[in-house]
Amino acid sequence: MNPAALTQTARSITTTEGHRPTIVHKRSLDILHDPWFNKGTSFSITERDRLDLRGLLPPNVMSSEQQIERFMADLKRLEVHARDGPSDPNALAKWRILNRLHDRNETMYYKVLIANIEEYAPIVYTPTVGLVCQNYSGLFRRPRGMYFSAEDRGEMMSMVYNWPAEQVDMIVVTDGSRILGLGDLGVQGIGIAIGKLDLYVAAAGINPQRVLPVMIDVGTNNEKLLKDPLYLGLQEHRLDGDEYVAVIDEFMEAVFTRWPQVIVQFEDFQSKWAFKLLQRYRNTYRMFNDDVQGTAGVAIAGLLGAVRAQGRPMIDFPKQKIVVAGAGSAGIGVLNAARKTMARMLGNNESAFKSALSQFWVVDAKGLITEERENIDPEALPFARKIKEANRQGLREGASLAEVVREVKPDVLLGLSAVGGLFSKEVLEALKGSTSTRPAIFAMSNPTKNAECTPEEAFSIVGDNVIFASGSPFKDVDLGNGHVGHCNQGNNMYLFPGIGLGTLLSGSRIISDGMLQAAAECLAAYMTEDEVLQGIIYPSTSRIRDITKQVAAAVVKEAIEEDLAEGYREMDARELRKLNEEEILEFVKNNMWSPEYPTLVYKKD
Ligand SMILES: NC(=O)c1ccc[n+]([C@@H]2O[C@H](COP(=O)([O-])OP(=O)(O)OC[C@H]3O[C@@H](n4cnc5c(N)ncnc54)[C@H](O)[C@@H]3O)[C@@H](O)[C@H]2O)c1
Ligand SMILES: O=C(O)C[C@H](O)C(=O)O
Ligand SMILES: [Mg+2]
Repeated sequence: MNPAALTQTARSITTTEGHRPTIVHKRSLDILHDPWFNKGTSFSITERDRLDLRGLLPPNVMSSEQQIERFMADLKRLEVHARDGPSDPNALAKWRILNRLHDRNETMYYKVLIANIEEYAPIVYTPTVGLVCQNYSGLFRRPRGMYFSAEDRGEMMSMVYNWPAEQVDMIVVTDGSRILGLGDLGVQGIGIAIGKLDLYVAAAGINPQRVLPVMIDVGTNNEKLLKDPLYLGLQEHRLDGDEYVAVIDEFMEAVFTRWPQVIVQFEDFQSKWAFKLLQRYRNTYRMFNDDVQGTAGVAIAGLLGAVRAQGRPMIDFPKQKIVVAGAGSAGIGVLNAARKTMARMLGNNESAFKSALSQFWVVDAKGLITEERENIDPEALPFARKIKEANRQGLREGASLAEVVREVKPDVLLGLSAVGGLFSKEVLEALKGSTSTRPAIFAMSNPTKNAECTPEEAFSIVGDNVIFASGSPFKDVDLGNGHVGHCNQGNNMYLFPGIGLGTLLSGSRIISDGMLQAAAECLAAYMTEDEVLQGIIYPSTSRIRDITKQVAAAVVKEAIEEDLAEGYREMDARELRKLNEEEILEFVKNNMWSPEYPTLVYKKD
């Protein structure tokens, strides 16, 4: 590298949006009502003069620490007053308080969230966000994000300019058709897009001025909502077929026309459309489907962790027998990724890819999927068991989950079924026959009440030695004698923020399989040998900002290696290629937004 290039690199990788004043074009109440710039009681006296704020605020100027203290006292009061510990109404009340803060002061909101992510991720994200979506009509105060509806056909290209931000880095879009395991929540699904973007800001340091939650309201098939006088969305049945695709096409064209650099994350689309839309757009647009691809990566990292937890090398993964309950967007995403990972370990050829199939048994609402299944979903077809093979194992088309577990004696039982309690006593008893020294249970469905089993059930029925992971957080279990049953949170939150940030900073035009694989491998490698042997296969959420940084760096590195990286701002493709691993990490770190108040200066438009 020549010296000039070195200086350029150094300058680029240390660029932050930090300490220069921010020019604002408004004053007075307008600024207090603007969450991007509002500092509430933290406006200094000179700023109050400059911005015509005198008299509009109590006279005492507070430091941001004092503000947070006051806010936290309010938030904690709820807990002190609650008789029975955290309960649903309590969680909703916390969400309300946090949401009000989000509305009036974004900087402070994200400061609170980042500093207390372990405590408040379960409020702004799963499980409470599910409750929020279910109750959205009642909770709605101020709008957040954009709504495109079936009524807006032909208008989206101009509507997109109604959004005030010149630059948008990250969009999370849903059509509300399968929100967590709660089904079709129609327009109320906007809550999930908002929750995911909260993590983009808190974990990945995406600038909150450049995120956009989007709801595409094409109607709902939820009969209760169709009749509810308070429902905020279109009270028509969902569009389907070509009409539906035309709406999504128009939306994609509109947002990529206005913001060609944006990344679009598809979230909680029913399986029927999740795969089709992913195939339709993934080679043209910078997009991915979190439920299919993000979940797959997180599951792979956990599955590899479970192999290591048995004291075996990762390369033994292709020997694992895996029973998957649920063959929707998430289940199939995991199966495809696990199959590919096994095939790679077995020699990465056609026969390895074929033989890997023998490690999976897939059970859906109709039981074990075999080649005898009528009208089989094409996505599930490769995983249908040969009937002769199934019979030889004492199984048949439609065999129950308990039967399958009893006969197969799997190493891993993984649930993405959205059916709470599916891993019943009978199923867990059957898993006691597992040939593994340390069976793993992934109860990945969300929110909490949809988890296939609780950790208490897993540890008490199958044994103290099991590996347990769930999609929504549970508390560790006291196993007595000073032993702890560790509850891992196996949630795509560990990957999607890093996939988005890495894609943004690499400037890649698409999100390749290799970039997703690199993200998963990075997460898998994050856990130490000691941790996995203790049954800790995913990190705690308190480390999410660090993990996300590492995942993003792995994604950038892979994009460079695949020659997809086109650069970001002053870090062009050539400069990017010159960075070593450490410098990539530094580049990522320096481009992560942190919630600090900038000094504001008024300038007329
Ligand atoms: N932990 C995570 O990161 C994560 C990520 C994505 C999705 N999820 C959760 O996974 C769940 C499923 O999501 P999806 O998009 O795949 O949904 P989906 O509706 O597309 O699929 C559900 C699948 O479960 C099957 N199923 C239903 N009842 C069953 C039963 N009794 N036994 C076995 N299988 C049964 C269905 O036939 C279907 O194949 C949701 O609860 C979602 O919240 C979790
Ligand atoms: O939203 C989550 O918590 C994970 C996942 O995307 C889901 O749909 O359940
Ligand atoms: Mg989801």
